Amino acid sequence: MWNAARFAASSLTRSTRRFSTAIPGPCIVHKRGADILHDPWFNKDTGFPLTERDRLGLRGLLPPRVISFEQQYARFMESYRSLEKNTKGQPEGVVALAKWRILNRLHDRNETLYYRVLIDNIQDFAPVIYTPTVGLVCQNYSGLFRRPRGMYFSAKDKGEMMSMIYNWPAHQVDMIVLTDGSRILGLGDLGVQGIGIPIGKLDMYVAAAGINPQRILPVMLDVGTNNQKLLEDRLYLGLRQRRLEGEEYISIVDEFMEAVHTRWPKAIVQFEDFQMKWAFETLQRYRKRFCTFNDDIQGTAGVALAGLLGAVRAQGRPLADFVKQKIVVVGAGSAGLGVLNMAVQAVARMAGNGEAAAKYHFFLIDKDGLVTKERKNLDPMAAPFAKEPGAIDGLREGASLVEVVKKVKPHVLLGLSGVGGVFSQEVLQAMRESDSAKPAIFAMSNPTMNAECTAEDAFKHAGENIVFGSGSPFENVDLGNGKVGHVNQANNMYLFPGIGLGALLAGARLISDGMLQAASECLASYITDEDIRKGILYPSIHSIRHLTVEVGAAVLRAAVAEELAEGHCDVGPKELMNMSKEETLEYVTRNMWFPVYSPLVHEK
Ligand SMILES: NC(=O)c1ccc[n+]([C@@H]2O[C@H](COP(=O)([O-])OP(=O)(O)OC[C@H]3O[C@@H](n4cnc5c(N)ncnc54)[C@H](O)[C@@H]3O)[C@@H](O)[C@H]2O)c1
Ligand SMILES: O=C(O)C[C@H](O)C(=O)O
Ligand SMILES: [Mg+2]
Repeated sequence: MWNAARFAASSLTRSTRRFSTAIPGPCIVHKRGADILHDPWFNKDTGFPLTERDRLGLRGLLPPRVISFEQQYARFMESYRSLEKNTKGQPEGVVALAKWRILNRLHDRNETLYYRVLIDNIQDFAPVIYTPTVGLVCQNYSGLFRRPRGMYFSAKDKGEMMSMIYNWPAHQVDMIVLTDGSRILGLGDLGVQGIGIPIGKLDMYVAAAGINPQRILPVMLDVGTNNQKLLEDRLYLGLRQRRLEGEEYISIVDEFMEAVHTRWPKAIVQFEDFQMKWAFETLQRYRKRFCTFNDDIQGTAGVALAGLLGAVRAQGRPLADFVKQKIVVVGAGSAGLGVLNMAVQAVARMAGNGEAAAKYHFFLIDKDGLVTKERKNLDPMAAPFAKEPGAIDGLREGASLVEVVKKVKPHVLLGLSGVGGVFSQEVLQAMRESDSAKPAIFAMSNPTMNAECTAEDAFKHAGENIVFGSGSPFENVDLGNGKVGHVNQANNMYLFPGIGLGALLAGARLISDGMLQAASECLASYITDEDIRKGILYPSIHSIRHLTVEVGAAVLRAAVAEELAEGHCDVGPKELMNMSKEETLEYVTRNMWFPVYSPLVHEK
């Protein structure tokens, strides 16, 4: 449960250590002189003290005055704020890309300063380095490309991956985010340009989970693209061929997984933005052999379930009433089905043998309308949620969303369709007749233009008593008379960093359903009743680092309970097992990286 006193203590620690004078531990560097200035892991720009300049052969390579970390920080923020001022009134996309560029330049030059400004200004910067701007960056990647980041494994590298993996300069990698670019947010197949997503996700790992940026690895598996526009674009940087399929495809992913596992057996691999068929297939294939999870299926499910439980509390009902909630899920893809599967597990836990009941209350809609048993070529993953046609309020195969909402009067309408605006005025107005006194509307598709509806339209058409969540950020809505319609960001960023962190510090063999459930429950219980009453279902992004400690500890303890924890560095499984809850939280916090300039020590 959320502990306000601990939060106060941890934010105090954070502010006192903001520019603390305590001397951090040394950092070994194997280079000297200009090579250090050109390495963003070690570079301090004008911040190198004179003694260090002498030791590392930097004297004369920098202007003489030493500028402190605080001054560098202030100078960057000043430039950022003046860019904001100077671009006021320009088109949204232009401003967003200008902001991304200034942050990206700092990322390329000085990672310590970059991650410090990111952590301290996460509310302002997350929408720039992550969703929604990251979508625009991926769409324009070939034009924006200046320097490579991460690794690229292509279909042409078949047979070479085992040696290629050793080209990565870091000795140790803890966290890998991998995509094949086939379903980037709601933007479709962006081929190699999808690399922006692993980069953005790993930035959140550093900012929220304190994963050391020298131990992260964004990876693009380029197996071609079916995006005709990209195939014809002469500046496109990926393989100009159609996507590999079947055996050819899976053998590339197998080879990559083997290579990673050989070099870094304890690295965690997060699958991100794979098209549905491969998302499910790879999850089944690897989840028992490697420490891996699929964020779109499993991370999203945990965040959505926490929101669904919050929606029950917001109605003033006991949590056990979750089993009676009528939920319409729009989108039968990896995310929508992931949510339904986890919701069914939750109902089964709450109501004993509640699985059948849950399926009765859950309605699944895809691009062809309501999914029923009459559906031709019914996807086996969707089959458990297909309705008997006509059995419920006479609803037929392919019934439209508005028809379903009017007849079912759901407590919750949840969109993971990738289609902007499918929650039309008529659909939202139909939610006014919901059987819930406080209906919940989740427009979870990304980026902003793909959201099923805007926050403003949701409150305008569905009424002021709704609770609202969206995958991409929206401003709170002014409802007049001093009332505010609260907007929750229902995004998997609230869970994946803690899932990765907990699994890493446990040294987990694999990531089990129990660990994912612990993560979701931790997020759900983080919010106080007082906040829930105001329609707040998720914490503010300001507290994401604090939340992630809690989620990480919950995941770690679940791994220990299931005997999946093999230990991390010099902390063995027995020690993990003997840690109290408080000690686990302390252990997690202690192992989180925080950006400060460490004294650099040269070693040949
Ligand atoms: N907020 C989050 O944390 C989060 C997490 C994961 C995915 N998402 C978003 O969810 C969306 C879908 O992701 P996915 O991986 O499930 O994609 P997917 O391609 O696997 O599935 C999309 C589904 O939407 C259905 N669909 C398409 N048009 C529709 C329409 N007009 N009406 C109803 N259904 C329609 C398709 O039939 C398909 O079942 C994306 O926009 C993604 O950005 C958000
Ligand atoms: O990337 C995000 O913002 C969430 C999610 O993983 C998505 O694919 O939309
Ligand atoms: Mg994703």
